[in-house]
Amino acid sequence: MSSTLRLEEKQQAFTELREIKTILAARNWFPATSGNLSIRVGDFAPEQFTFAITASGKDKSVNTPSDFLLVNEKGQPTDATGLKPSAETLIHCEIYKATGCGAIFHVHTVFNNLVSELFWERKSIPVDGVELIKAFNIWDEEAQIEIPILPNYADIPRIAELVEGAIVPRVPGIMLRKHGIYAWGANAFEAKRNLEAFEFLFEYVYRLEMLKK
Ligand SMILES: CSC[C@@H](O)[C@@H](O)C(=O)COP(=O)(O)O
Ligand SMILES: [Zn+2]
Repeated sequence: MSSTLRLEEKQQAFTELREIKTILAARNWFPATSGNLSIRVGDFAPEQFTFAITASGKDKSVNTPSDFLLVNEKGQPTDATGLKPSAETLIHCEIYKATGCGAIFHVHTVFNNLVSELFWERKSIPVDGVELIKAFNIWDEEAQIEIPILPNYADIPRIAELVEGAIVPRVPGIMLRKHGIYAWGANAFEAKRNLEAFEFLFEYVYRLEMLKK
């Protein structure tokens, strides 16, 4: 990749990340500095790729000149900006490697935390016949999906090594128990759409479970 192309792509990725961050922050999907966002930049091979990601520990409802940086497939910064990538960068690395997707968005919400605990013993969240499953490009009549839940270890590499084995065909997301959802897509538009679909489904599933009680 030429350096000019990379600069343009980097700026485009940072601009897109800023727009998504602003929209999701307005929904209060980044409470207390939580959450992280990334968009892949340039060519992709599972053993070599680059992505733009949010810097760690930032108030994601505020825009500053140092909100994003580029990292490689190992999660190491590619430029000497001094910025620290998200503490959860390795999870993004593993999702890119396993799926070849173009963008990954992670948020903590009350509903995603509630359903992750409600269905922890099952290790997945079942969703049955809800129209919004079509947002994932699953068009089956009365489609049934299971959204996988992984344990939330403090040691991020320990979570990262479980990612590939947990990914389910057609379901573009992984939940971490009592932590939050990672949603991805071929690009930022699809990752945002998938994230919104997950959050709708989590609230639906939670409320339905409560109605059954
Ligand atoms: C402050 S609680 C959230 C963090 O522990 C983490 O889960 C998170 O999502 C944000 O971490 P970050 O390093 O800013 O990307
Ligand atoms: Zn998190």
